[in-house]
Amino acid sequence: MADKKNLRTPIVCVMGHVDHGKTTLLDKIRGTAIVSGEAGAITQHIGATEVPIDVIINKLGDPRLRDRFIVPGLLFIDTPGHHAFTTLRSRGGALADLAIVVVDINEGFKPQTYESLQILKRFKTPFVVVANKIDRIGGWVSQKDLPFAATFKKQSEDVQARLETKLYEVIGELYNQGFAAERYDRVTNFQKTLGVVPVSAMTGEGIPDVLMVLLGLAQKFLEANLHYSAKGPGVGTVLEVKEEKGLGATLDVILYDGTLKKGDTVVIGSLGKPIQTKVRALLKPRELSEMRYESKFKQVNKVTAAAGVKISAPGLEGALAGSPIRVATEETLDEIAAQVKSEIDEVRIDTGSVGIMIKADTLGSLEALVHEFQKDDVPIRKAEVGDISHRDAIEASTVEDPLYSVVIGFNVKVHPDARDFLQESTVKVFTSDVIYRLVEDYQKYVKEQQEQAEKKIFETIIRPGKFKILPGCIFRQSKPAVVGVRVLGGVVRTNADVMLENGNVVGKIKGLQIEGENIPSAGVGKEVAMAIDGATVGRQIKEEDVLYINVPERHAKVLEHEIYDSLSTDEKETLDIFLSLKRKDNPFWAK
Ligand SMILES: Nc1nc2c(ncn2[C@@H]2O[C@H](COP(=O)(O)OP(=O)(O)OP(=O)(O)O)[C@@H](O)[C@H]2O)c(=O)[nH]1
Repeated sequence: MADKKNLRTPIVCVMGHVDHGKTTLLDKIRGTAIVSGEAGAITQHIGATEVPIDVIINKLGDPRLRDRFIVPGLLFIDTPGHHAFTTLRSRGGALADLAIVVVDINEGFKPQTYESLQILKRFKTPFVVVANKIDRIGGWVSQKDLPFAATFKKQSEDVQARLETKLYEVIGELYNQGFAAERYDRVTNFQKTLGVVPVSAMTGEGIPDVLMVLLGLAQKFLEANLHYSAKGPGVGTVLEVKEEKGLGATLDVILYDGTLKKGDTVVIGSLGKPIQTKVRALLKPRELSEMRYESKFKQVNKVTAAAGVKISAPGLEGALAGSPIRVATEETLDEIAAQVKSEIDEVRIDTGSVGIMIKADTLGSLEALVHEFQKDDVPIRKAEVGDISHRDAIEASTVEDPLYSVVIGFNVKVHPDARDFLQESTVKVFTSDVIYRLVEDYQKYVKEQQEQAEKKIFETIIRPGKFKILPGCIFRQSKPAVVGVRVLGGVVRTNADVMLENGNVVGKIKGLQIEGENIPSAGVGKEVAMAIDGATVGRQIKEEDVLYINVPERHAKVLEHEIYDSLSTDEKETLDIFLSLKRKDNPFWAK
């Protein structure tokens, strides 16, 4: 038998899209353990449930498997979702050793399915995909709690084929996401190929298979990570900061290394200086049989990794979900406090320079967001845990560039005074509880902003125009010459230079009037009075002359190459003639 000494229970997180069956799956796994296990076999932790190896082996129904697996069991985090996964972080990585991604086989991939996969890929966490709700496949005859192969065999050929088709849609989607995947019993190398287990979390079909694949993954990938020192000082992650009646602020903690004892001095990450305090009580849930007690918790003197435990201690109010908690001694206290602080600082960003602001509810989600935005080369001015405050709003409003005058909020509230301020300001706020939706929304916003900026450029572009000096309409000879014109094509506008057909630039349009009113521009067909600075009637210009707006070369390039399609027909014609006039002498003009 393999060496089991000091191997801790792997921590498993269940992820997937809303309503695809995460909670049902967890309940089933826990229920399975309770039903099949002897009394007390399953251990309830705070925030997690431990399913011991013997219970799993029983379920698999083959005692010979006992020797194949060396982990002591599996510790399932009770809160499903990638949120718990990202909260449960250890320095620079994920705390969960393994994950289950649940996908409804009938609905296929949804936003949070993609998000779960992205997160797992990033953390390189081994996982299994559960293709759930197979009992909903048309014609399926449920076989309660049977392993997949056994229930599959009992289905008609049609139903089997239907399952395969749906399964291959899931496998195809996984492939699109960069994962080679296969039905788990067809996988020969789990290091290269992802296993997909068809399951009904409702009827329990395929559940034993999920447990077996998890054990297999733990064995293959994690042995090195799972060694711990039972005697060493406890190290864990804060899963949640919770007010409890009579106890004040408490911490739900997942301990992943060492031992934590009542009376231990612990250091916990917070927004300011790390909290240093003494554990007043370690609490575990009461067994069902002990429910007559008033409190739902019972005290224990120590816990050893991996475990979920509630800590009661003074001064926990400012603790951060997702931050580390470490046991310290008098000698190590300063060093450990510095370690914890640097771990928090690694995730937080406060550059003070130009960039967006990110606020998230936990350190883990903040880290994930920062990663996603940095991947897109988006500069970040500030990233920290907490709600969007009035101060944040003011700070963001001082950023001039609209691309960065932005606050991204993940699972956080906007304070009422911040909301009032933001409504009046031009700061753009994005909030969501899906990380990649925030990234997408921001990308969309950037694109819109860029398009608007381009549009502004187009608005300032001098457009082509052609006009004729009307006979009998010379109102003034010079300084400036004032003549009546008809616009033959495009637009004429003030401040544009005008050119004769021979290419000579003769002056600048100083003003345009129609019935005595000043106007900035006039379009095709209009007859207007035009003041031309620099030209004298009878010298450079005369009645019946046809002139063109002298479009600068840079603008002509944009017109011809970038916005030609958006020009009107007469503008196109005018531009074409204008370009041919210019290119008579210089064939490469504006090319
Ligand atoms: N028929 C069938 N229904 C299922 C199965 N698994 C879950 N459901 C149902 O699907 C619905 C959603 O299941 P949940 O377990 O609450 O899903 P979830 O992913 O935990 O959802 P959130 O907690 O909201 O994210 C419930 O009505 C379940 O009863 C299954 O295998 N078969």
